Amino acid sequence: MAPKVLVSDKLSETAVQIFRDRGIDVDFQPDLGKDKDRLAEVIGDYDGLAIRSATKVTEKILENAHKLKVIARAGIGTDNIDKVAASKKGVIVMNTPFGNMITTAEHAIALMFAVARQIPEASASTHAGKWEKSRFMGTELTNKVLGVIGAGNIGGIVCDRARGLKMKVIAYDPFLSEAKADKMGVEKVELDDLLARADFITLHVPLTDQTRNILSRKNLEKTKKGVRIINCARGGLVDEAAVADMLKSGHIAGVAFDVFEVEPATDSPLFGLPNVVCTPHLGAATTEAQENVALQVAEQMSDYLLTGAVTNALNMPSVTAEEAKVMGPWIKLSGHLGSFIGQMTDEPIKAINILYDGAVSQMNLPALTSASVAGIMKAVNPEANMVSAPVVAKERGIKISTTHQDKSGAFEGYIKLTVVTDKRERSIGGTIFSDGKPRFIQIKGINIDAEIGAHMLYVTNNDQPGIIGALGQTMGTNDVNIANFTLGRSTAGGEAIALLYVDAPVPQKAIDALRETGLFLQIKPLQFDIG
Ligand SMILES: NC(=O)c1ccc[n+]([C@@H]2O[C@H](COP(=O)([O-])OP(=O)(O)OC[C@H]3O[C@@H](n4cnc5c(N)ncnc54)[C@H](O)[C@@H]3O)[C@@H](O)[C@H]2O)c1
Ligand SMILES: O=C(O)[C@H](O)COP(=O)(O)O
Repeated sequence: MAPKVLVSDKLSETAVQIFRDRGIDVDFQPDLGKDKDRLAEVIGDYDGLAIRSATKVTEKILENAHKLKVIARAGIGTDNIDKVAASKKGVIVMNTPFGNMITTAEHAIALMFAVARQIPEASASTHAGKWEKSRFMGTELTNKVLGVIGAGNIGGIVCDRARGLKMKVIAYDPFLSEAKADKMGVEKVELDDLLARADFITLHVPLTDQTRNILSRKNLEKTKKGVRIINCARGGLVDEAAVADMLKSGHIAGVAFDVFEVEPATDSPLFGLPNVVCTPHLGAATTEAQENVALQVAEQMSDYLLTGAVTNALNMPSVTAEEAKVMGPWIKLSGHLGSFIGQMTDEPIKAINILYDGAVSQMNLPALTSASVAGIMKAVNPEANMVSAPVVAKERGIKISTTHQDKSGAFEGYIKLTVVTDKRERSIGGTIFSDGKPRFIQIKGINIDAEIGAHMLYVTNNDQPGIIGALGQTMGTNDVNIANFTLGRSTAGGEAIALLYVDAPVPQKAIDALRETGLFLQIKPLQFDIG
């Protein structure tokens, strides 16, 4: 059946056409996102949800999203999506980080000009038939200091355009390197320095716990008298009430805001004050940007739902369609290795280490690691997947580390997964044979060659004669049909293991009968999702 996608915000119909062309069943309901109760009622029917900023994807909505695999934001900011809840539920969250960046940077520059020359008020006054030439005295941008808070994609373009306007650009961004700042021709500064020196301040950070209220009353008081502030990023970054007070006192000369603490903003302490330029979250509102984000969102979602390719996900490593094809068997193997360990381990896991050797070490390792962790976590939560498992593992304080080397010798590549608990360390290795099928090749350091089946039985015993016969006979008398039987023993002597690939789940009576022989140290029936 074709995957089903809901578009619950005003997206260009280009997206709808792309979904249809790609064979996706699409419901275009651009006003549904505003009705959270209705959205919660219908979300259970969909594999994908395409949104802009009007749809709020809350934990409550996600509770009903039983089939949902992907939420894609046609735009940049994802603060309207509960990403932790989505990740825990295994839902990928994507955005389109480049589609509207130029348009938004241009809007910030437009707002900077507007507030420097009071263009909206001058225009309204002229429309009203007044000719107030002396009322609207402006300020020049050339040689003024522009303080950019957040020099990422949009902030970077703003820096570039402002340098073209002959402004002196200083930037505060803890993640901006000196080398990058030099390349951009901007001076990297601390926030207090920016506040003290800037004639204009423009914000280009996401809204997070760290950036919320970054322009607090206290920080606004550190700004230069006559400062002008532009916010094209997110409401909540600036204390609007403090700005209103400081506009009235004359400390702030003007502000230009595209975004507000509460949206839609129908009321604000800033409304009606002189030299306050407001636009209704229009940063991304150009034909070009809306075409870009609609096209990207539809392609990204279709790719994921149809091929497993992951692009621009915020909660999962990217996987291209080509990688998804080449890595498919290795992703399956990673899941099986994890599943083996998960089923064998009933005490809390402290650490997971994954060794990638040979050809596989050149692949997209974060994706493979997520698949192994998902395999482990499925033992406790069958809903765990590559998105949710790393989040849950982190929450449980499990340390995940990976190493890679290129000396696999007999195999083209192999993966060894080791898990550490308080009691023991457990490891399993696997590879992909030339037939494209995953195999277990090492358990506890003992070499084996086990085909992986949906139903298996793992036993260990002291290495002594008569065990294989007893195992085969017990299975036979309990109607267990063995498809494949693999043995291995420690070269140092002592322990031996057997992995049986059987036609159906091993019945309890067979396990009880094996126990009664007293020959086996460990007896563990296993299930694998061989899909
Ligand atoms: N008004 C609009 O319509 C509109 C359109 C697009 C984007 N946006 C907003 O603009 C924001 C920025 O978009 P972008 O594409 O440039 O994002 P980006 O991720 O490319 O850049 C954000 C920058 O902020 C920096 N940063 C993060 N935390 C910081 C902190 N505590 N202090 C200082 N810098 C910090 C990051 O290092 C990064 O360089 C988005 O998150 C979105 O909220 C608004
Ligand atoms: O983060 C973004 O991309 C912008 O805020 C645009 O939001 P919009 O798609 O709702 O216009």
